[in-house]
Amino acid sequence: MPGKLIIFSAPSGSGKSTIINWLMSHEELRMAFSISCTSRAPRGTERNGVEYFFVTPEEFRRRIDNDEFLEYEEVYKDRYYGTLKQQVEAQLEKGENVVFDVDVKGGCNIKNYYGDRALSVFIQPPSIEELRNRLTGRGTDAPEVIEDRIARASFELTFAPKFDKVVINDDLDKAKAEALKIVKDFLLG
Ligand SMILES: Nc1nc2c(ncn2[C@@H]2O[C@H](COP(=O)(O)OP(=O)(O)O)[C@@H](O)[C@H]2O)c(=O)[nH]1
Ligand SMILES: Nc1ncnc2c1ncn2[C@@H]1O[C@H](COP(=O)(O)OP(=O)(O)O)[C@@H](O)[C@H]1O
Repeated sequence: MPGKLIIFSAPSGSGKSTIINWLMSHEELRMAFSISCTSRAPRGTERNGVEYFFVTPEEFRRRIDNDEFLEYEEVYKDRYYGTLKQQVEAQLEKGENVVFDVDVKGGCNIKNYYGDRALSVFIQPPSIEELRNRLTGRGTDAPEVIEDRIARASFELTFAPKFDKVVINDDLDKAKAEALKIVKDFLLG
């Protein structure tokens, strides 16, 4: 049976990657991560083909012209992110449930495209101030990059009502448990 799609979106620093990585450790749910393509530079321990396919902006634009993306966004200025059609279709055909970490617009586009086969989940931070604390605490981004992300957060928060489910990530353990229940209900019925 072909797999389903689980989409996570949230302002940067909300704890989306932390929650996704934990959910994916539940092997019985047969979840596979949708590896996006991006023109941003790798950070920390990130490796090409694991967190993202890292390409130059020129290569990214060539792929746009080649119609390789299911969706893509210039999330921050000159930093493109996109979902590769071929990648997702191959995973779904294998019967894997594909998990997406995408921005709010990409999340809505994928949900609209796949309809009931997809579940969209918005991870909401307790406040903008807490986002700043988390991004600073994560220690992976320069101060100006953090400011770009904070500047976009208020816009992203307005998208929460468009999602199937909203999980508030204040207490991490509670948020993980809530996300797991939502995903299990969707996948196992
Ligand atoms: N539309 C879209 N957004 C993406 C894609 N991949 C990643 N993003 C989003 O781009 C934003 C920045 O991601 P990233 O640079 O990894 O930063 P992080 O969210 O702080 O870990 C996040 O909102 C991601 O969810 C994609 O394929 N399509
Ligand atoms: N509920 C929480 N309380 C405190 N810190 C958190 C919580 N959830 C995540 N974090 C921390 O916040 C930082 C940002 O989380 P991350 O998962 O990288 O966010 P995102 O993928 O949404 O950008 C990380 O250092 C993470 O350990």
